[in-house]
Amino acid sequence: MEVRRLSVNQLGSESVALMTGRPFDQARAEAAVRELLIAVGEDPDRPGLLDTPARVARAYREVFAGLYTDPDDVLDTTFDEGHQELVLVRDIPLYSTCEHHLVSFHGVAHIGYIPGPTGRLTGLSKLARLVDLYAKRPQVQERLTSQIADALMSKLDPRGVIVVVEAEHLCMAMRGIRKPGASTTTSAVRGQFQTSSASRAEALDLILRR
Ligand SMILES: Nc1nc2c(ncn2[C@@H]2O[C@H](COP(=O)(O)OP(=O)(O)OP(=O)(O)O)[C@@H](O)[C@H]2O)c(=O)[nH]1
Ligand SMILES: [Zn+2]
Repeated sequence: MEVRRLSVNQLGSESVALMTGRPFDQARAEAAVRELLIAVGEDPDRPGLLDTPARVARAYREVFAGLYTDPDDVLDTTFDEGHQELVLVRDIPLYSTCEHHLVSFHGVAHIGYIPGPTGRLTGLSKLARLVDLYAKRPQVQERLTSQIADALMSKLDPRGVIVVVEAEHLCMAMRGIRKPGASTTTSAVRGQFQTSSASRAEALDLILRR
């Protein structure tokens, strides 16, 4: 079995955001949170809130860590196993952030792919890492779903990819329309899952089986 490992990506202090080339700015984030507390009518100097700007800034860094991670680095481990049939990982938990309200949406992702002619596989954990990478960005659920599918298509060159995301949006539950429990399902199908209704039905049956 051939294992290719090109590089290991860790979010380090030198990391810069892929889209802007800027590192995380802790001081700026702290100042912004302090301003927000003032704007909503709070006193940021009361004891309970004194450490909050620093804490929230650190939490934002963690929640948006995917802005600093290259998907190519996540999918750098591949195996030429010759496996030609469906590989499916179900119920990968995800926490993401709705880019409209900056509150959480959370749920599960299911990822299936049919390897290409060489049977190139990636590690199962890499599928979950890929979900994390794209989830830890300001997102909309549809884009999150497509980005996972497109990254797998371009890196593994498989016959097909199917990604299904089921999530609850807190922006719909705790505010606005206030419909807790409403669940949103999005899918992205590529390659054989797009062209063959039998392949798609088989995968969806396995994905949605409870
Ligand atoms: N398609 C899609 N819509 C989303 C997602 N996350 C949040 N939204 C929606 O984004 C929309 C933003 O609508 P706006 O009218 O600009 O914002 P708003 O006044 O806060 O809207 P309400 O949430 O309806 O109160 C809302 O309908 C949200 O439900 C997502 O992942 N995908
Ligand atoms: Zn929202």
